[in-house]
Amino acid sequence: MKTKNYDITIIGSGPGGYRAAVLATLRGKKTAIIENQTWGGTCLNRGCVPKKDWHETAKWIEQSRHFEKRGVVGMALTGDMTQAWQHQHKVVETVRASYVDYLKRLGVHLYNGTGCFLDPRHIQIQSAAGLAEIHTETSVIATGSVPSLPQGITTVPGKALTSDMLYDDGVPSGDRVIMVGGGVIGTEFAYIFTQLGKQVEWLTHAPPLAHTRYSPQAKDTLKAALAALNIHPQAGFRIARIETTTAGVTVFDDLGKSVQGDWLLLATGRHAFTEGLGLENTNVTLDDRGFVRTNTMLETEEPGIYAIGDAVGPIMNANQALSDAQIVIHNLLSAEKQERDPLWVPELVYSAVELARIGMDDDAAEDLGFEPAVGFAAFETSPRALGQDDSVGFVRLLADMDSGELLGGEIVGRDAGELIHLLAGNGNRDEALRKIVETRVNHPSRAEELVNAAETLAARWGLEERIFGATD
Ligand SMILES: Cc1cc2nc3c(=O)[nH]c(=O)nc-3n(C[C@H](O)[C@H](O)[C@H](O)COP(=O)(O)OP(=O)(O)OC[C@H]3O[C@@H](n4cnc5c(N)ncnc54)[C@H](O)[C@@H]3O)c2cc1C
Ligand SMILES: NC(=O)c1ccc[n+]([C@@H]2O[C@H](COP(=O)([O-])OP(=O)(O)OC[C@H]3O[C@@H](n4cnc5c(N)ncnc54)[C@H](O)[C@@H]3O)[C@@H](O)[C@H]2O)c1
Repeated sequence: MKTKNYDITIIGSGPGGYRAAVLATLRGKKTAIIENQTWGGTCLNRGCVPKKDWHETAKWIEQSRHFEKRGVVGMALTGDMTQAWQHQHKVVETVRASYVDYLKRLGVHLYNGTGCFLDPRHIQIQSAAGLAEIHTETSVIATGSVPSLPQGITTVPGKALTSDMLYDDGVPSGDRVIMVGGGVIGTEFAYIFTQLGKQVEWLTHAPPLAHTRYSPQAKDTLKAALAALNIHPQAGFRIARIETTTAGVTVFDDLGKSVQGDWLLLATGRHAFTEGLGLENTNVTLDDRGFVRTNTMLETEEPGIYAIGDAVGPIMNANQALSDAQIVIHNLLSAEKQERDPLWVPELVYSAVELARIGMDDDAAEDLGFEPAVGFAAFETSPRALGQDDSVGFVRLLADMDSGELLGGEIVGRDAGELIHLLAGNGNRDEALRKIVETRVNHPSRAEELVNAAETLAARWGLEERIFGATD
C-alpha cells in the first residue's frame, strides 16, 4: 500500500473540519479531509441548516395569521412537516454538493471513510473500498458530537428518535409528538413542530434554557412568545422509561407520571464523538466529560494534533467550530498565536423569537469587577419591526461604566442572528460603542435599534464623551 503525505489532515467534515480544510488549502498547505458519513457533518445534514430551513417555514406560517389585516386575503396556511422535511432535504443536498465541489476545486484530497490514528503521524482510513494509510505532519480532530440519551432510554426507529434520526430517516407518522428536553433543541423544535402542524407535549426537567447565559428578560420574552402560540413547557419531568407499541409511545418520569403520543423526540443533550479514532495510539486525552483536552490554542497533549468544535466543547455550536478552525489554521501557519475566546463567539436560539448573545452577561461582568452600564432599545416602536408585524424583542448592550468598553450584548427578535454580527467584530471593544453610534444606517431598519441602545447607554450613564467623542 502506497502511503500519501499531507501537511494537514482533518478528521470530520462538519463546519469545523470543512472550514479548516478550506483555510489550510487557501494558504498553500497540502490538505486531506476524512468523513465517514455525509459530507458537511451535523450542522449541514442534521443541525443548523435544515433547522433554519424549518424555522423559516414556521415563521411564515405564524406570520400568515397577520395576512388578512395586511391585505393578503384568501389563504389559510397550515403546516405539513413531511413536505417541510423534503424541502430541507433539497436545500441540504444542494449545499452539500457545493461544499464537496468547492473542496475538490481547491485541491483538498477527500477521503470517504473512518479515520483512525495508527500513531501521531499516521492515519488509517477504513472504507467500503478497503484500507488506506496516510502520513501527515499535523492533524485536526473535528469529529463533532452525537446525541446523549438518559440512562435506560434507547431509541426506537419511527417511535423514539433523536434529531439526528429525524433528519436522516424522515418524519414518522402521527401528529401527537412528545418532546423531551428544555435545552436549545427542545426550545427550537417545540416552536417549529407546533407551527408545522404537530401537537407537542413538551416535557422539560428544568425551565427552558435554564442553563444558558441569556438574561431573565430574554427568557421571559421567549416564554411569552411561546405562550402566545399556546406552547407551554411542562417543567419538572425527568424521563426515566419509555414503552413503544405499533400505536405509539408512552413516556414515564421517575415519579410515575406518564404521557402518551404518536412518537417521541429526545433532545437530551449531545456529547463529543471520539470512538474508533485510535486516540490510544497518541497522547491525546479526554476530560471527564469526554471532550478532547486542549489548551487555549486548541493543541492537544500530542504535539502536532489539534482539536476543534463539538469534540472540544463545552459550548457546542457551529459558530464555535468555525471560530476554532480559524484559530487552529492561523496558529499552524503563524508565529504569533491566537487563543480561543468562546465568550466572543455569537450564540443563537431560533424559536418563537430569535435570541442572540455575545460577550459577558451581567453576572460575569460583575464577577470580573466591572460595573455594567446597560443600554436598551425595544423593537416595539421600530418602524421596520412594526411594518413587519413583528415588534417583539429588544437590543440590550452592556458596557463598563468607567471606560465605555463593550462587555456584552443581547438581541432578541427577528433577524437577531444577523444583527449580532454588528457586535461580533474582532476589533477594539473599547471603541465598539463609538463605532456603532457612528455607523451610517439604513432607515427604517432593525439595526437602528443598536444605535439607539448605544446612545441610550451613553446618555444614561454619563459616557457621552467616550461614546460620542469630546465636545469643544
Ligand atoms: C438539531 C440541531 C440544530 C442545530 N442548530 C444550530 C444552529 O442553528 N446554529 C449553530 O451554531 N449550531 C447549531 N447546532 C450545533 C452544530 O450543528 C454543531 O455545533 C456543529 O455541527 C459542530 O461542528 P463540528 O465541525 O465540530 O462537528 P460535526 O458537525 O458534528 O461534524 C463532525 C463530522 O465528523 C465525522 N466523523 C466523526 N468521527 C469520524 C472519523 N473517525 N472518521 C471520519 N469522520 C468522522 C462525523 O461523521 C461528522 O460528519 C445544531 C445542532 C443540532 C443537533
Ligand atoms: N442554535 C444553536 O446554536 C443550537 C441549536 C441546537 C442545538 N445546539 C447544540 O446542540 C447540543 C444539543 O442540544 P440539546 O438541546 O439536546 O442539549 P442541551 O444540553 O442544550 O439540553 C439538554 C436538555 O435535556 C434535559 N434533560 C437531560 N436529561 C433529561 C431527562 N432524563 N429528562 C428530562 N430532561 C432531560 C436537560 O435538562 C436539558 O434541558 C447543545 O450543545 C446545543 O447547544 C445548538
